[in-house]
Amino acid sequence: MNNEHVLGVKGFSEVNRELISIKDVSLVYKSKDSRIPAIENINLNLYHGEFVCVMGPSGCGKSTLLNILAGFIKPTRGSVKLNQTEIKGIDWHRGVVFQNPPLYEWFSIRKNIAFGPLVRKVPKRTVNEKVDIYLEKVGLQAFADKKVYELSGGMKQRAAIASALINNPEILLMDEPFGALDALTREQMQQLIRTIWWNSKKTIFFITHDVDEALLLGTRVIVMSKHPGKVIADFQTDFTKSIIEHDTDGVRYSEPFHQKRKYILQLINQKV
Ligand SMILES: Nc1ncnc2c1ncn2[C@@H]1O[C@H](COP(=O)(O)OP(=O)(O)OP(=O)(O)O)[C@@H](O)[C@H]1O
Repeated sequence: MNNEHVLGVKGFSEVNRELISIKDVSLVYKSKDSRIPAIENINLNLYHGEFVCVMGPSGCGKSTLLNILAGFIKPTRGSVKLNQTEIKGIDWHRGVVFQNPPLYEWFSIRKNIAFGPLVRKVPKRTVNEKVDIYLEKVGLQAFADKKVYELSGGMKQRAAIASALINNPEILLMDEPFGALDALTREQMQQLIRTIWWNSKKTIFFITHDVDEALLLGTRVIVMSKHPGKVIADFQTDFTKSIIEHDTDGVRYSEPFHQKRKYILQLINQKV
């Protein structure tokens, strides 16, 4: 594995504080007549405040790894811990955002965002205050009372991000969240998630098929091999911080960006 550095995010007060530890994790999907090894021997530590982008060829096991972190499925072998405690199932410590947000179409955005905390019996007044805060964070104040079916794809994704963040999760797990959006909306959503990440210092685990997206957002990029997925590269990158600091994404036209882009594509296409 090409492992340039796995040291957490510089410039954060919580540098190198481990959040998630993935140790010797493999998963085999088993049925009566088949056995599909999806991921093999994954070892990773994820640190507080990192924006981790995960790439790899289709079917290499990216979603499988995310589903294990979410607690939707259990690994066949190995252990996954959050703050040193084994992940045993779904809970509010991990917020998940999918490509197709699982929102209640006939509820208003406000009701959708409030749903999780209300189920957890957070007092109604606190929930209402929080919903307003998160509506503002994702730029949906003016649409709070619209029904989900009245929204565009980008707006739905904004609502899904707010629904995940309102539970104050330790980590946001995002599975190709912007994959179905048009190019312009996608760019706006990238800006939004970068700003949210920067302001909240949340840890984000983000699957994407788009090399530019990985480099423009991530502080760390992990590349997986073709099925069964193993980690074949893991490196830090600071283009996203440069974009925040200079308030322009001009860095995407730089030589270092071009080089990293080429390198990742070669890895995914198995030419390195
Ligand atoms: N529930 C399941 N039962 C059986 N096999 C599965 C199941 N889910 C995924 N697989 C298989 O496991 C492998 C990894 O799938 P996974 O969806 O994790 O890959 P991925 O990298 O996220 O793919 P993509 O980039 O196309 O979304 C694939 O071969 C897939 O067919």
